[in-house]
Amino acid sequence: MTYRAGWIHYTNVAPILDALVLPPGVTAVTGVPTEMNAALLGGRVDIANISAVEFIRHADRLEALPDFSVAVLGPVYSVNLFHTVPLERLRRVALTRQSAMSVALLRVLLRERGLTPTLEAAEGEAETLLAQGYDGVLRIGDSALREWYRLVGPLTPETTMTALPHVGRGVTVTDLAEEWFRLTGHPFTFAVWAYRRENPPPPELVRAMREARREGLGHLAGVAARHGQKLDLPARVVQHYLWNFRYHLEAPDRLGLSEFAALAEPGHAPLRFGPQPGAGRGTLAPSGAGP
Ligand SMILES: C=C(O[C@@H]1C=C(C(=O)O)C=C[C@H]1O)C(=O)O
Repeated sequence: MTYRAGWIHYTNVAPILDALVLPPGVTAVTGVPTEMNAALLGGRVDIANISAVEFIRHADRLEALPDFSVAVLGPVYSVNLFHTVPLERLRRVALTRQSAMSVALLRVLLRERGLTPTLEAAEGEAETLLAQGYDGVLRIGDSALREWYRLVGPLTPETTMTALPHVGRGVTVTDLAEEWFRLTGHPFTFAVWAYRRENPPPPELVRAMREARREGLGHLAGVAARHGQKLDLPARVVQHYLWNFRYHLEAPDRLGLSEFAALAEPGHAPLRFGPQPGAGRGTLAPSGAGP
């Protein structure tokens, strides 16, 4: 029987997916986070890298691979609230329909500050929506990275991504993962690789994913150069963007995930993860996810 994968193929997953060779019997489709969340929950795919909040909301029936994540400690650069007034004065915020995770994170961050702007779904470029009367716009993924860089770039040969300002052309860019770090001191886990508990992925697929991730992270400059061309961004911007991610769902990433789960979905079912690679074969480093 065919095992169906659904991949959110934003640039941030390129170090895992670009080199992936699907084993026989596995097929894959791609889409934006909200599409893949729905595809997994609706039974149209069997495994997907989904918004972590959907994994939390459906923890009673989903399980996640123990060593795969899209997480970050500090700024992420691609989950951005673009705004023209200070956060305290936000009245009307446009949300993206592509993402469940960033919307849930924004709700938590606003609540922690006691802020209650109106939140509405609206698509389009941040600067266009800001010109149309929104005072905040939440965007994610490749387009959010490009819009941020367009506002605050370019890099000079002497500067690094971390030295770029957060304000350009009258627009402030608040990086939600950085805000999360300020609030908790923990990483933020955006995505996990989840499947319905009774239908785990074939071991050959998980092995191929680990192999592909080793390959991608081992040749990050090449991945960054390719995607820089696609995104029309300098390769070193994309390289910094990519090496900043945490792809192994390590203990700090799980801590951030549990903390978020407690804040965003109190009363959720316990989060479940599949067995660690190599579990049961020896006694060394039981919590290590391997390279
Ligand atoms: C950080 C990002 O990660 C993605 C964000 C997701 C979401 O917001 O639901 C889902 C998958 C992640 O790969 C991003 O694309 O900007």
